[in-house]
Amino acid sequence: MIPMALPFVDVSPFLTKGSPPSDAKRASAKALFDACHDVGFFYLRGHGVPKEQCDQVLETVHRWMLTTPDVEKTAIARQDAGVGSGDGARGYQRVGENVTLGKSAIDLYATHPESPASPPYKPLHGRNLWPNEKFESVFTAYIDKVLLLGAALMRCMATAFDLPEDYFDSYISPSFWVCRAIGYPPLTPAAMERNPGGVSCGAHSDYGCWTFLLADDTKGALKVKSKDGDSWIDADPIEGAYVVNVGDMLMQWTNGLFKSTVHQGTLENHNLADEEGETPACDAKYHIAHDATPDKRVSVPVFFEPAWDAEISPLETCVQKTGGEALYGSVRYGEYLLGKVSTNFYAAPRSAD
Ligand SMILES: O=C(O)CCC(=O)C(=O)O
Ligand SMILES: [Fe+2]
Repeated sequence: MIPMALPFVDVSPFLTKGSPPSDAKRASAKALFDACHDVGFFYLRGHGVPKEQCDQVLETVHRWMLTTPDVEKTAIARQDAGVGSGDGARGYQRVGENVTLGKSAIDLYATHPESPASPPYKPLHGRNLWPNEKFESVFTAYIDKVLLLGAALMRCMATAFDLPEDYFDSYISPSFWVCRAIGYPPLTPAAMERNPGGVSCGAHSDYGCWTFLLADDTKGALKVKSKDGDSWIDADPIEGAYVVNVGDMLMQWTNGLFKSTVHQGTLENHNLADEEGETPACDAKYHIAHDATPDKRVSVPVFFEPAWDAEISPLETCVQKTGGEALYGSVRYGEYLLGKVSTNFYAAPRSAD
């Protein structure tokens, strides 16, 4: 079968809040609907985030992953909620520590509206564990830009459903975003042996709304399952575009009209055809590192999500378009996220070595 390519969506007509309706907006909204309905993944163009800023983010992660001594990494390690500054989610995880096995990452989250000024913290109620001030300022400025972009995409989505452009404002203000600074080490035969479970859990869907993926220019690292389930589509990076995908929460919100699509990291000599079948029960963020280059690959997904307190139930217009029956109940986003995060980690951190 000829491999398909991901579609494109140009969000530029929606970047300026309050701008009047236009043919360009309608065209973008239609492209978004088709991409989310048919594939669940697309290249997002016209996003307005400067290339220099994206490069700086990737370079910051790359340098930190490669050059930081272990002791400094351990100083910002994720800890269970109530232990030290831990909230069970934020912080650095080494290769092998969480169910993702094949990567190391710093996990960052929006500040919970009821986060206390100091520990102990309840799950997800803590403060981000930043490696240093420079890292914090680079990431904070970048995430702020992606949040504006996420809001623009929600306006585009509202238009796609003939809703007022500001329809989603109260649901996403403020977004309880997640950001992950990922370093994929080369997958050596020794690493394969250490993490045999990794291969079978490679495929996953994201649990939230929109994922904005920024990645370095490594090719062949991310594959997206096609709608018929028979083939995998390359999601290689394209300069000037984000790879964006629909998560499970957005699929619920649209009563299944938008598809949350399975994707995975690829592995040399790993036959993707063997992966056919059920999506693994764990929908944690799992990736297998590729060993195409001796260097690490870095990627930085920002997960744009509803507000912690937002009540999400299938949109009435989507219910009407899908046979009149709501396929999902109502969930409070924060509760939903707590359930997801609690399954993302082993009870106690495991050593990678
Ligand atoms: O690093 C990548 O290419 C994809 C990241 C991803 O799928 C995730 O973190 O959910
Ligand atoms: Fe993902």
